[in-house]
Amino acid sequence: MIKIAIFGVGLIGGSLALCFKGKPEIHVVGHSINPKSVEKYLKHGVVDHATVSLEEAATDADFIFLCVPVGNLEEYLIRLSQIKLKPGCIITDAGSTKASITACAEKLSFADAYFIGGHPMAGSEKSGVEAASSHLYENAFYVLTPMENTPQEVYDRLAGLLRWTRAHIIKVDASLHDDIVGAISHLPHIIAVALVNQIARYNESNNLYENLAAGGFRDLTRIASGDPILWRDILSDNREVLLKLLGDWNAEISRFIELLEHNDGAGIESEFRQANEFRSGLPERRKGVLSSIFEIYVDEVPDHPGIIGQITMLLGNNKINLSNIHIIESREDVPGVLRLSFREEQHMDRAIKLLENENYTIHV
Ligand SMILES: NC(=O)C1=CN([C@@H]2O[C@H](COP(=O)(O)OP(=O)(O)OC[C@H]3O[C@@H](n4cnc5c(N)ncnc54)[C@H](O)[C@@H]3O)[C@@H](O)[C@H]2O)C=CC1
Ligand SMILES: O=C(O)C(=O)Cc1ccc(O)cc1
Repeated sequence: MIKIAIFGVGLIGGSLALCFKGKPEIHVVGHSINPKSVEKYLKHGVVDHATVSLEEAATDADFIFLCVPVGNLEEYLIRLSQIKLKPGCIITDAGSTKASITACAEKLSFADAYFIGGHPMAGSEKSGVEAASSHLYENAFYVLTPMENTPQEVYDRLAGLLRWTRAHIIKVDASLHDDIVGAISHLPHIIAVALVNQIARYNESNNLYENLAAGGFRDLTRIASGDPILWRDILSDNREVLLKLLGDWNAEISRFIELLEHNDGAGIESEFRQANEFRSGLPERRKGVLSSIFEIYVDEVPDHPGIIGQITMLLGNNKINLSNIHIIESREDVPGVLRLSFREEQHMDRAIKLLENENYTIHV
């Protein structure tokens, strides 16, 4: 039997647990310091066993996944270095930054155990075990940051186990990881939050901002709803990289200020052309670090009780996962528009076919 211990069974740890649970010869144990969380892990059926005891979870484990906020990773690693682990045990983490935790592990001594940093590059703005899914990592990148002295056999053993996630495992240097992920994930989160807060301030004097900021603005800023503690830890851990990136961001924004000051139409056009060209070259069907949302609009939904139930049941019966549902306008006298959101493009495609068969008019 392979014992996998997961510390912090939230969105990320819970999704890993669901990938492993029920697979041949695998036993999944969840750990939290909070007895209520332990009960919740069991209630949601994501683990085979759960415990508040770190020692009980870690002892005899073949793999230990640390899936707590970045600011708590180091204390767990230190505690694990102080107890007797199973020889050959592999400790890994799921933190969104990799340089500091790898440096910390390099300094500690683990007897016969090993540490390999990890970052599954898929997730969402949601948190908690309630949001966990066994499909979260499918077709996403899963970065591993082994150290120079990590034996190949140890790396292969972890990569082998992670095949259950159906992610693409790639090896990246820890500080290169932080530079790149800082640019493609952490910086966009800062920009989204700053943008939302800027508009919220305007809204204080006129709530028409809020009322008109539907659709595009909402989608562009989805990631501003990420968990504040989680993001406090990520940004503060990667602050050196982010200060450099924000300097570059200031330069980008200053260029736009100049273009507008000089009313430089050709310059603005050129900025849009360049962005368009790079963006069209991005891989389309792979999951990226920022999760995609696929949305359709169902027109002329009559306002009679049960219609939403009928639509969600039709999709549910066909194993189509909805990530969100929103009624845009529904008054007794006017048919409404329903916005359905999906995390998987193929789920959206299948939903369109099914709803069109039922004579609904769909806009993508
Ligand atoms: N949210 C996302 O989309 C992604 C997050 N990550 C990383 O994964 C890790 C976990 O994030 P999520 O699962 O999203 O968060 P979450 O909030 O869903 O889960 C965190 C888990 O850690 C536990 N926890 C919280 N504070 C703790 C503390 N002080 N001591 C011990 N346990 C504590 C919580 O009870 C919960 O089980 C973080 O390090 C994050 O940077 C990595 C990829 C994607
Ligand atoms: O909501 C989204 O799209 C995200 O950005 C999720 C996310 C959060 C943290 C990560 O380290 C990786 C992915």
